[in-house]
Amino acid sequence: MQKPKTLKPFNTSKIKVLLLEDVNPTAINTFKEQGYQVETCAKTFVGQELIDKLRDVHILGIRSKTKITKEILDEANNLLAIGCFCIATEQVDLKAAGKKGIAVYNSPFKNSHSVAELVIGEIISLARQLGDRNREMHNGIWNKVSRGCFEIRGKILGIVGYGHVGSQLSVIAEALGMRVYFYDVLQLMPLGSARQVETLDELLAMSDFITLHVPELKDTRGMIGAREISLMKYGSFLINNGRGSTVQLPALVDGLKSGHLAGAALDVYPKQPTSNGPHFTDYPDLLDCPNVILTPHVAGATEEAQANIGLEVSTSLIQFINDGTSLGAVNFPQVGLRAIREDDASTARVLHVHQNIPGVLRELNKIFANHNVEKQYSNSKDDIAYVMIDVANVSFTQLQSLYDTINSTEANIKTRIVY
Ligand SMILES: NC(=O)c1ccc[n+]([C@@H]2O[C@H](COP(=O)([O-])OP(=O)(O)OC[C@H]3O[C@@H](n4cnc5c(N)ncnc54)[C@H](O)[C@@H]3O)[C@@H](O)[C@H]2O)c1
Ligand SMILES: O=C(O)[C@H](O)COP(=O)(O)O
Repeated sequence: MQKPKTLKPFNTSKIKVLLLEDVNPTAINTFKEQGYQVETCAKTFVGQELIDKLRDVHILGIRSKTKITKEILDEANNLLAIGCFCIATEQVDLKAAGKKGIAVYNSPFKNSHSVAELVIGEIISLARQLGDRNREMHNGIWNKVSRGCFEIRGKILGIVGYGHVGSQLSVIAEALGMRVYFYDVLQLMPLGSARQVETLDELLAMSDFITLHVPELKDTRGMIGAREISLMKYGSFLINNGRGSTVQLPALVDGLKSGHLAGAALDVYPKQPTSNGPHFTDYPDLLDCPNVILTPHVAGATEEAQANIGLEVSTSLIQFINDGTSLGAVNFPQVGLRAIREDDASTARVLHVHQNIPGVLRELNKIFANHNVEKQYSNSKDDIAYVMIDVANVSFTQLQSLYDTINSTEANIKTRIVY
């Protein structure tokens, strides 16, 4: 069987990758194996500093902290793709990226199991007041109590958002003897003996533990406030490992201080520091609430999750850069063509992102009229369209002419050639 040809970029020098926020070494190694030049940094950047960092960069790798706005993208003229080495993509202006021909990738579920395991740890820790006992012991205080401490067996776990994390958690919680109910805006198949309820209010009123696994959306911002907390069972617990904006923290503090809630575990906050260090100073009221476990956005931060995410996202980015394949990109028309074979030495692939307006393919077909187009695939998403064209028996000079002509078309957003 013929092997696929390793394609090289026609109009791009060495591919430069910038990885922020401590992206896992699996990604660094995968990029280096391709001969890409990789720069890494554990922290993130904002504003002008980020713009300066991005000047020559072709691939940017971030996690959930780095905000990529339209203003940043407008200055990043060499950027071809962004990898979110996490689930979240809301930190990137996806529409603005698409309009500049920049494909954005993420890892939709490689850290879901890590989050689910942490929630189980938190449920048991809250039920047994482990955070408080641990803090007391570190302060030399022996406080042996059983009042207010419970087994989780037979208790009701209410999951808000039954997606990748929520459904995974459902299975593990049932195996530990919990009874699982969930609320989701979609009608979803319950796993095991879990049951879906019709309203959030119903779930809040029946559950011993409420755990939040919804993304940041207009409808989920501030979703849990004073009203919702008052609907929760007296002595129940609230857990949030989703997004910080979902819970109104002053209302949570009131619920905890009044004793209505028996405890809470939070991994995410409305405002989060951009680097490690003594920066968690925005929520002093939370610190002296009883039975509260606070973690610094680490629910998905395990060796396994980060290694798998590193591999998955870097592989998608490399496919996009080397072959043009956009399958899996979250903001881009999905396009993929079978590989050019090793013996098709003089075949090149034209990758053309353009405005989604009438007449573009007609114009392109005119440009390619005297060439042997082997295969062609076009797709569109909202305002942008992406066409991949394999052209056979094409010389270097002809490639230059094709590149210049396509680049000067009115609808052109970004054109690359690999050969
Ligand atoms: N703390 C962490 O480290 C960490 C790690 C992973 C994921 N997360 C966050 O957890 C959240 C969930 O992740 P996931 O992978 O399960 O996402 P997902 O997209 O697979 O599932 C989310 C679910 O929420 C549902 N939903 C959306 N709006 C809703 C609403 N208003 N009410 C009820 N349900 C609603 C969706 O229908 C979907 O089923 C995401 O925001 C993600 O970013 C945090
Ligand atoms: O979106 C995610 O996957 C989680 O919030 C984890 O984000 P992080 O990789 O920035 O910790």
